[in-house]
Order: sequence, then C-alpha cells, then structure tokens
Amino acid sequence: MKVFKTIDQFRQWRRNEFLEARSVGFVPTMGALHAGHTGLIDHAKSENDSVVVSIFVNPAQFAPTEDFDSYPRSWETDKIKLQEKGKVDAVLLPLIAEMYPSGITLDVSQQQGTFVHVQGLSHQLEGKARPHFFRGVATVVSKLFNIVQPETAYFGQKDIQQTVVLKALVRDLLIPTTVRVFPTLREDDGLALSSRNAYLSPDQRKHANALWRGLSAARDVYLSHKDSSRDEILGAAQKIIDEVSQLTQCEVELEYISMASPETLLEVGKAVDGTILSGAMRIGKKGQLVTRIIDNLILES
Ligand SMILES: Nc1ncnc2c1ncn2[C@@H]1O[C@H](COP(=O)(O)OP(=O)(O)OP(=O)(O)O)[C@@H](O)[C@H]1O
Ligand SMILES: CC(C)(CO)[C@@H](O)C(=O)[O-]
Ligand code: BAL
Repeated sequence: MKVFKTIDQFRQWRRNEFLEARSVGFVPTMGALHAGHTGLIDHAKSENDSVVVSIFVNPAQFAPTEDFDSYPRSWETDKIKLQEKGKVDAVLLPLIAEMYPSGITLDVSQQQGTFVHVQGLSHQLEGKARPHFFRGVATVVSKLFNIVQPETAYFGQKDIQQTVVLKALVRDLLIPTTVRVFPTLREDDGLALSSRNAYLSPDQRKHANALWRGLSAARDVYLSHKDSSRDEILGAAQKIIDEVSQLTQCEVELEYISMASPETLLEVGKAVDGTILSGAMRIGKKGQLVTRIIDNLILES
C-alpha cells in the first residue's frame, strides 16, 4: 500500500496505472475509518484493478461554528486498518495548502478562489441546515477527481443528498467517472455507522438509533397503506423521536424530517416507491457537545 502526501507523487503513480491499463476505483473519506468505509473499499476492489482511498478533512465543508478542529483524525489507526484490509493500492493524504492553492477559510464570505456549486440540489435538506456544505463537498470532490481520475468512485447512501449532488456534478462537468452508491452499514440496533458516533456518551448512544427507528416506522406506514398521507407517514417518525426525547435526559431534538423526490430532492405530497425518507436529529445538551445524526431510506415495496 503506497501512501502519498503530495499530489505530484500521487500523479506519477496514477500515470503508471494508465500506462498499464489498470482501472482505478476511488473511495474518498475524511478518515476515522469504520466498516462503512471498508465496505466501500470491498466494492471498489471487486470492480477495479486498483483501489485508491483519500483521507482529507475538508475545511470548505465546515462552517466556522462546526467541528472542523475536533473532527476525529486517526491516521495511525486508519493506516493499520487499511493495511490489514489488504485491498488498497494507494492512499492519498493531501495537505490543505496543496488542495486550496488560493488559501481557505471557513468563513464563506472571506473565501478566495474557485468553488463548485451544484445549483438546485444544494439548498434543501442538509443544505438548509448547512448552507456552505455541498459547495465545499462539490469543490473538494472535483479536485479529488482531477487528481485521482478514477473510472469509478464509491459513496455511501448514508449521505444520500451528497450522492445526488455528486451524480449531477459529474454529469454537468463532463467528468468521466461513474458514481456508485452502496447501502448504509448499521450497528445491531440500526444506528448508521458514522465517524461522528465517537462523540456520543454511553447514554446518548443508547438513544441514538431513534432517527432510524422513526424512519423505519414511517416506512411501515407506507408499506401497510400505499396511499397514506404525507402527515401519516412522517407523523409516525416524529412520534418515535418525540417519545425518545421525552424519556431521556440527553436532549434529543428532531431537526427535520423529509419525504422527497429522489431526482429533485424537493418535498413531495404523495409517497411512491423510490421516494426518499430522510432526517436529521440532534443529540446533546445545548451549550455542550451536540452531535447531529443523519439517516435515510428509500421506499420500496
Ligand atoms: N454507515 C455507512 N455505510 C456506508 N457508507 C458510509 C457509512 N458512513 C459513511 N459512509 C460513506 O463513507 C464515505 C466517507 O464518509 P466520511 O468519511 O464522511 O464518514 P462518515 O462516517 O460519514 O463521517 P461523518 O461522521 O463525518 O458523517 C462517504 O461516501 C459516506 O457516505
Ligand atoms: C465525500 C467527502 C469525502 C468529501 O469531503 C465527504 O463529504 C464524506 O466523507 O462524505
Ligand atoms: N459524511 C459527511 C461529511 C460531513 O458531514 O462533513
């Protein structure tokens, strides 16, 4: 497993892969690796000759009020996990200064240089809660795709809006990379694996699956009566999260719950197969560490 800290050295390796006609599958990450990430690596290895993983905590997708400084960084353990996995050919660990030659600040109004904005898909859902977020993701993924030039890139359904934004990005910018999306890996109680789960206290962890339980209850309403109203479907999710928030001292708060079109990510009045149910939940006392949990499912009968 080769580890590259400069773009130039990575590009020399990549050139050789082109010369030898070896296909490259790419798994972009922010590190603090878990089975969700290594599952994507398995898919990449089964579909390509070589696998590249990037680890880069991207400042442009964090607001000044968010957790850029405290985001878990664990390269030594990540390296061991990747080596033990034995399926990764190259790891890219780029420096912020190389990724953002014009410099980068978290304050969007002070930023200089070139940014990529996927209009129409970035303002709703997660984009409403994090208005800077998809601009930061689209920008860094464009840069990473320019560096890695993968045939195929692998993403998790857990960040479903990100996958819709990135599919539009490669289509609109004519980037010759296929975006592949794989299901969310979960803990036994349904909580989606996520690097930020490390922030949860043992008590918070006990209640952290409330969003998933809520989404699952909403799906059950749809499956039992296909013509259920939007209020009936989303009300079932809301009810579970309200119950949990009343029974715990941890402060659990639903941020949003959505029933949206998979193409436009805009809210719909009527659910059909393919409709996305998604939500975000905050857990933690105000003024202390508050963890956002996001999750989703796609309705299917
Ligand atoms: N539970 C999961 N199942 C499948 N894929 C996942 C899961 N969690 C993350 N991924 C995917 O791994 C890739 C890298 O994600 P990232 O490094 O941000 O990890 P994360 O666990 O989502 O972190 P965070 O806690 O910041 O949301 C993304 O494509 C993401 O969707
Ligand atoms: C795609 C990504 C690596 C871009 O920083 C990040 O948003 C993530 O880990 O999902
Ligand atoms: N997986 C999403 C990365 C983020 O929340 O910044």
